[in-house]
Amino acid sequence: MSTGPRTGPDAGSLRLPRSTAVGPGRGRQPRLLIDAPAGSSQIYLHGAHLTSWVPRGGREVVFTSRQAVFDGATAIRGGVPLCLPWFTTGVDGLQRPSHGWGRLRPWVLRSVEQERDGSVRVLLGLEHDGLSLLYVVHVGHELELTLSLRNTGREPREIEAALHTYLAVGDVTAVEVTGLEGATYSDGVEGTRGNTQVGALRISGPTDRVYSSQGPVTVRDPAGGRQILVTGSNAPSTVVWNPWRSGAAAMADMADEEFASMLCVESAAVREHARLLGPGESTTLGTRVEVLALSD
Ligand SMILES: O=P(O)(O)OC[C@H]1O[C@@H](O)[C@H](O)[C@@H](O)[C@@H]1O
Repeated sequence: MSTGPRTGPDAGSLRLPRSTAVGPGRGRQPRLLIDAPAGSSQIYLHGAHLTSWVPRGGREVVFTSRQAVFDGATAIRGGVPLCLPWFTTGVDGLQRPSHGWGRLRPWVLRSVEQERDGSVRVLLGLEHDGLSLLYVVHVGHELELTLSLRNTGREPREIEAALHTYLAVGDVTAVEVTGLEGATYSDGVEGTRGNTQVGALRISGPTDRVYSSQGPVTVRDPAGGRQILVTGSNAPSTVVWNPWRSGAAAMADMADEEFASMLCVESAAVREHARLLGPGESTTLGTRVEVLALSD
């Protein structure tokens, strides 16, 4: 064990396992590096933003754009942005910035522990705008993310949240997404609501759907030679998003052709599944990501 550097405005010094280190990452932004027996990962304190996860013996599971901006102010394009306390422009359509402030603020690293099975458990925290947030990142052969939100204000709050996971895929046009069959969804591209998913979902153009389902969702990726399983926990919504070439071309922080190597599958509680939190009340939202062989 070694004593780590200061990791946030009020975190003081932390004891870090030898398999982890805090230091400057891209853009010299503070970053926790994990290289543990069960898996490796990178987490930026800006937004508590995980940008990489590689289960031991495997390949990168998380997409982060090579044009992502690491300036401590801009939301990082890729990884797992934490969208809260609203999603896109919120239930009323009036909220700014897009996806809330969770991904834009400096989080505090509270603890880092290596577990007996070689995985690492990271706890990050943030107090802001009448909310107390805790985020547990469990990095191992599987990736488990759990967000807890508590209303510390005096008024009830309506909260939306999403774990906006960008999955790395070999070829999104060949991907088959299953587990959402029969679920109702709103389609942000078509501008429709009350649709029902029939059969597997294939990505053949811009895709922006909010499903009433928490999965498990399987992304079968023949070009990547694997399947990725995403299972929500207390997550009544699943968002599936791909901007396609046209959408990526409109983003300064994503290369045009990168749309083909990513797919967002987001465990969420949004829109009609937003949560009303009374003063002092808490809620949680989680996701688990696993990699399976194509034949499983
Ligand atoms: O560009 P941003 O703010 O990171 O959002 C990306 C996308 O995130 C998705 O989750 C939303 O469903 C899309 O509507 C949105 O365009």
